[in-house]
Amino acid sequence: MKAIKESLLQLITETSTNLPPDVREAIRKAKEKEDAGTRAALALSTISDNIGMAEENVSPICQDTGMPTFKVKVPVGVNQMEISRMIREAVVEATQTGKLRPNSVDPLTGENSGNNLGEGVPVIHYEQWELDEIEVRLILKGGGCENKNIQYSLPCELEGLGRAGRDLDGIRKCILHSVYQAQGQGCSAGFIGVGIGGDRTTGYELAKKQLFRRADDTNPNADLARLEDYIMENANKLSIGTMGFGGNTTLLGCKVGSMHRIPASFFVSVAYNCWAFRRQGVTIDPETGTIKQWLYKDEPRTKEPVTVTPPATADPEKSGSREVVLTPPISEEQIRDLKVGDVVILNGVLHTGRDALHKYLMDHDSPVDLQGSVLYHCGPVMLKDSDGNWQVKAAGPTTSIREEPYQSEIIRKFGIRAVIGKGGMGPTTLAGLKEHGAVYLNAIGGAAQYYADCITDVEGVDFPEFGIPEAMWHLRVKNFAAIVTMDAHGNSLHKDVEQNALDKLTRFKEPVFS
Ligand SMILES: O=C(O)C[C@H](O)C(=O)O
Ligand code: SF4
Repeated sequence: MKAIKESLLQLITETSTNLPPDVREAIRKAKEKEDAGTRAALALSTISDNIGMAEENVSPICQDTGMPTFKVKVPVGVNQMEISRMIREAVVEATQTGKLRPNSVDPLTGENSGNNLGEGVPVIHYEQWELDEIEVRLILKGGGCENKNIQYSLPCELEGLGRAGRDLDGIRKCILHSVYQAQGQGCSAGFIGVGIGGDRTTGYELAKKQLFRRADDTNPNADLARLEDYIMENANKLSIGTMGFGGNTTLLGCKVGSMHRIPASFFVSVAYNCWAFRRQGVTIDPETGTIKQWLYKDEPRTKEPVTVTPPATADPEKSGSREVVLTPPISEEQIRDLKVGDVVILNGVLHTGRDALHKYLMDHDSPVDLQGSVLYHCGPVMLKDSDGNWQVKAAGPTTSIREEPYQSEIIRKFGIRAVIGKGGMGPTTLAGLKEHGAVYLNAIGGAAQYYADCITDVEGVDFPEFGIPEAMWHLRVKNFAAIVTMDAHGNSLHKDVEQNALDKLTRFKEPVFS
């Protein structure tokens, strides 16, 4: 078993940096369905470029490498404690080499362990089987999409859909609702795993287990196969689209499983996974520890050439966009000139800030002057090189809505002119943008290589004690493109897309599976 750690390290690296072929195929098909020049098409091009860059750079597809979750099957007699030790060592090494972001945080002290180890982290599940090989599957599911998981207890009342009863039609309504409530915040277009039955814990486990099915398989249960097909066809009619920009593809895959329940409980649990659907698996020889086979790889394929799409290719006719180049400090006049749909190209310094920083800034000063500045909701993957200089390994946006309780006040207090993030923000921020003269810019969630490539210098860092993702990084960028989705005139693309999706959701109120 000497080689097992090396095999596990390969598994982690491959999972974080190279999307499996079934996922790539689903994204390719989605791209085909969007009209060239629309915002959704532009987002999908950026996503495709990013997938190619991650593979080429052997760097994380998305900066959030999630909660590492291993599912291990072992022959009788194999030492599971030894495998767990090897997994933990491989996780630490993958963190040191920047394949994983340090993501393990003590919920009480807020301290980041720095090496992805912690109480209950990584997650490792074991099962025994009678084959003479070890199977290890790994999923790296990020926080933004994890936050969009949802569990329904039937019967219930659903916004737009009315009563969902304890039957297949009630289940249908819950699944449609789960896609609606996720909007673009889990980096749509997404994949969902659905667990019907069980209890609250096993229901979610079953939902997550569905994510290990290949995106192109067929459910062996005819009723569930029919349900999966129905959801794939109809959830896409909600027009939420890639990143919640509107568009033809909202869902890339739907896999449903069922298990027995107890008479009083009827749960439908939905695990939402972003387009950066990172799961991989291997079988390992228990004698040597070497990899025998990869589970989600097809025949060797030629790498797709990486041709980075210039942000300016959005067709102004179709997307209604202008392209505006801005260099901070930005004036109020420049901001008030921007409209939803404009593409902003930023040059100069951005400051990152997310949950810990927003909370801190509410009642402290900022270590740097933020007048006219751009705040980037981002928790990057950073590594120090041999000269002690910070290198950016991945740097896409994080879900902005978490900062809704703070954002407007922080914009006012510090004179921030633009906030970059993803998924949009709520009514308090929208009012704050109007009142204080600021905009919200949506970057493409998960496109961490694409944005890392725009960063020319790390100018410094404040609050390293918050941990790498939560620290305030000062990053110099060149040609950093993001779309205005909330402007200083009270307009919000997110509000419009959500309202439109709700109107469409109501069309699915009538029973289909009776
Ligand atoms: O933590 C992050 O970097 C991003 C997170 O996965 C998110 O989607 O908000
Ligand atoms: S930022 Fe988006 S792509 Fe990355 S883990 Fe979060 S939800 Fe997934």
